[in-house]
Formats: sequence, structure tokens, C-alpha cells
Amino acid sequence: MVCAFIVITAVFVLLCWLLKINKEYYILALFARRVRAKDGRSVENIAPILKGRTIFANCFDLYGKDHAGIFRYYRDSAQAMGKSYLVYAFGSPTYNIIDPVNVEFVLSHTSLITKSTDYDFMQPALHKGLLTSTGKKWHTRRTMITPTFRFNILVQFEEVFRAESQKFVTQFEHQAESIISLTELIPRFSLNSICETAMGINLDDMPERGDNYRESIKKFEKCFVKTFSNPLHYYGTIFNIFPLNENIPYLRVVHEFTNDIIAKRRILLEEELNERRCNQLPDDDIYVNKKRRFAMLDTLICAEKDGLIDHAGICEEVNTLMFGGFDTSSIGLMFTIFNLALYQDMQELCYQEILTHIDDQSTVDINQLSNLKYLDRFIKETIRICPPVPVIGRQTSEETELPNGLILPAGSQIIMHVFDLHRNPKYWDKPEEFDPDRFLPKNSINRHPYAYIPFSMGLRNCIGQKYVMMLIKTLLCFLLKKFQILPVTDAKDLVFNTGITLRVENNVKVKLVLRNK
Ligand code: HEM
Repeated sequence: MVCAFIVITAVFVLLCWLLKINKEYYILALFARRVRAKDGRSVENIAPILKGRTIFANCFDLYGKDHAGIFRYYRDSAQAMGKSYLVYAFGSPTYNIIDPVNVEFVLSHTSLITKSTDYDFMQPALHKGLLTSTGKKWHTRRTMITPTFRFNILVQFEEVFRAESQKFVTQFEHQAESIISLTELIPRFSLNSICETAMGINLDDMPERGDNYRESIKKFEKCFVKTFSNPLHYYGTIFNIFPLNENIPYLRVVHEFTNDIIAKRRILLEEELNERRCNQLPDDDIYVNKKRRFAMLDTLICAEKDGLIDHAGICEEVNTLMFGGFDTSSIGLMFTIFNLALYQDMQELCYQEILTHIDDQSTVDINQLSNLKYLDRFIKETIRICPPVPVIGRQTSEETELPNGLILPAGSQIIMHVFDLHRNPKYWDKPEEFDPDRFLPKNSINRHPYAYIPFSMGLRNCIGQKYVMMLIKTLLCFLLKKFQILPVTDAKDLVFNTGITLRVENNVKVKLVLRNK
């Protein structure tokens, strides 16, 4: 009798306690603290809450979906909600942003620079480099690496971009027509270019190492998606046990590749420094040496000598720059070439513009590239409609009030869906239509400045945006001067997938037809 009384009382107390904390926490979303609204307003009037698939809020919404299914889920959610919306999963709320007003607030907020927890799952491959780190470490590294993307350094890369572009087109010059797989060939081109410019290492004598690296990154990405979509893998300890095991062989290939690159560059740089000492030249003007090209990796190796970074730090940044650089550039280039094939009249405009401004592509430089205004708009429109980085994430480190009155508790996740933002019909007329002239100055005047953020904005914007525009334009000068590009893969068949970056399921192909001289 007494026992029954104790049990009933305990259950009652427990229920009362749960009822009380239910006001503050979404218990079934594994104790996620609830978002509040200023002045007692209703949260749902400001941001709709997406209904979860199970009673555990949104914890299991992605579970069991393949990469295309996850991609579709986010697009359908954005469409169904019609505005930025909330989900509750894995112990925290997530504010999913698809409008530029909220994006502006987040990206210009100096305290919102810590990446969302999804980025933790990239760390086995990238460690805590520029992309994933935060606070003082991020700030120090950003200050160290930013100068290596300045104009006077970028101009030194023209030569590599031209040589790699020439190598690319030479493969197809001997046939009147060639059907090529952009999915296979473009990543090789981008990785070679990044390795030679940023790392100062030519991959020509080790092409299979580059191929293995790219293949391993692809496999790692599959584990990445599995991790963030599976509640069992989500939490640190479990994540560290399961997926890491699966990843070990791929990670070994990735890290051995980057370690070899660092080792090779150390030797080359030492030779260079010795030569300079023999000629009694100071070390510190190495970056502006006219005879030899400076590689971004040299900055890190020199900083190590000054005690500003250690070997582990160099590895973090090399992994980050290699992955961040080659993968996003490949996607941008692949979709630009694919769109040139789809829109023949626009391809002709790009071609004519190149003929007008570039006499000889084998000497094309950064200044001549800046005259290609239509091509510039074409690339911008491509990365509007197919943003290589379709999602940018942040988390709050303290309670944060948004301009719309929402109050996000500390530890809230903020996901900015660039893909949906770039198609938001409130800010883009006929968003599904491909129209480079959206980016004519007269058509951009009234657009919200944060409606278009392929390279992000603010403190943590992309460090490589000028670099990649230069790379893409150089290859297109070579390609369009030699070939007309015709479509092979049907645009209607494209199936977008979720990955670390934007993916398509298809092997994307085009036909190159040699132009008459
Ligand atoms: C079309 C090509 C590219 C696109 C669309 C792109 C896009 C972006 C975006 C959206 C971010 C912000 C990510 C975030 O906040 O989580 C970013 C950051 C970054 N990007 Fe790029 N990127 C491209 C090419 C490159 C290249 C070529 C490099 C280097 C060679 C590069 C290096 C980086 C780095 C290091 C960061 C982290 C910056 C920081 O947090 O301080 N990116 N990029």
C-alpha cells in the first residue's frame, strides 16, 4: 500500500515536473530549449514550426532518406513553409533561413561566427582549419592566410591557369567531336590547378594520387551525410565510434596525400631559400620574387619558422584549402559549362565577347578577364541557380534576439539555405529561369544585398572567390575559343543530391565540337 502510494506520488511529481519544463524545453526533441518571441508574441506567427515525422519532433525526419531524398526534403520544407522556419531535433532548435533579411542579420553579426554542429562531422577530414574553427584560432589563421589571396599573388597564378586550361583542351583538339564527362574531368582540372597554385606542387607525375584523393573525399562525404541524418550517429561519442571506423581507409588516403604535398613543398621552399641566401637576398621578400612563383603553402611554412603555427596547423589548413578550393570550383565550373551547352544563344554571346577582348588566350591575364562582363554575369547566374555551397551554418553561443522578435536560446543552430534563398520568389522574378542579365547593374539596384550569397558575406566570407572566378574564366576562354559546346545530358534528368557541397546524381556530359579556324 505504502509502496503504491510512493510510486503514484513519484509518477505525479514526475508528470508535474515534465509539464513544467515542457514549457521551456521540447522534451521529445531530446530536451531542446524552446525558441521564444519578444513581448509575449506567438513564435509561430513569426516563424512556422515544421511538423516532425514522428512524435520526437524532427529528430527522425531525415532518417532512412537517401541523398536525393534529403535534398528534396529541404526544398519541399522551404516551399511548404514559405518563410524562414523552425525545427526541433537532437537537443536544440534550428532556425532555417530562406530570406535575406535574416541572412543579413546573421552574417553581419560579429558574435555569430561559430559554425553549426554539422561542420563537426567534417573534422575527421579537415580537422579544425579555417572553415571549421572559431574564435581566436580562426581569427589568427584568417589574418595569416588572407594576404595570400591578394591581387599581387593572384596574378602569379595566371600562368598556371593558362597551362592547366591548355592541357585540358589539348585532350580533345584532335577529334572533330568529343563527348566528355564533366563529372569526371573537371574535378581533375580543378585539383591540379589548386595544387599547383596554392600548394606549389604539380600533380602531373602523380595523377593516380590525385584520383585517389578525390575518390576518398567522395566516400568520406557519403559517411558525412549518413552521420548528420542518423540520430544514432549524431552525438559525439557514438559518432566517434561508428562512422570514423568506416572512414579510416578514406581518411588515410586524404591525409597521406596532403602530408606528401607539404613534405614536397618544404623541400622546394628550402631549396629556394638556400638559393636566396647564396645570393644574399633577404628571406622576407620571397612572396614578391619575380623568378619563382609563390605558393600559399609557403606562407604557412614561413609562419611555422616564426612559431606562429605548427605542423598540425599546416595540415589543417592544407586539408581545408585543398578541399574547399577544388570541390567548390569543380561544381561551379561543371554547371557553367553545362549551362553554356544548354543555352546556345548565350554561349554565342560569351564566345563573341571572348573574341572581342582576348586576342590570344595563351597570354590572357587578369585585366583582360575583367573585360568579360557577359561571361561574368553568366557565371554569377549559374552559381545563383546551382550554388556550389547550398547551405551555410552557424550556432548561437548566447541567447540572441533577431530583428523579427524571435529569441534563439544559446546553442541554437542556424542554417541558411542558399539554394532556397537564391530561388525565393519574393526577391527573384521567375527564379527558375536562367537569365544572366539579372546581374546587369540596372537590374540589381533594388535587390536586397543578401539575396545573393554564393560566397557568403561578412567576416567569414569565402577567401577564394576572386581566385575561382579567375580560374573559371581562364578555362572558358580556352574552351570556347576552340569548341562549341552542345548538350548531352538532359537538364530535366538532373537529380540534385545533398553532400558537403551541391551534388548531382548524374554523370553530367556535354559534346565539344571543334570550331572552324
Ligand atoms: C565557386 C567556388 C566557391 C564557392 C561557391 C565558395 C563558397 C564559399 C562559402 C559559401 C563559404 C562560407 C562557408 C561557411 O560560412 O560555412 C566559403 C568559405 C571558404 N572558402 Fe570558398 N568557395 C569557393 C571557392 C573557394 C576556393 C577556390 C578556395 C580556396 C582556394 C576557397 C576557400 C574557402 C575557405 C578557406 C573558406 C573559409 C573561410 C573562413 O571561414 O574564414 N573557396 N566558401
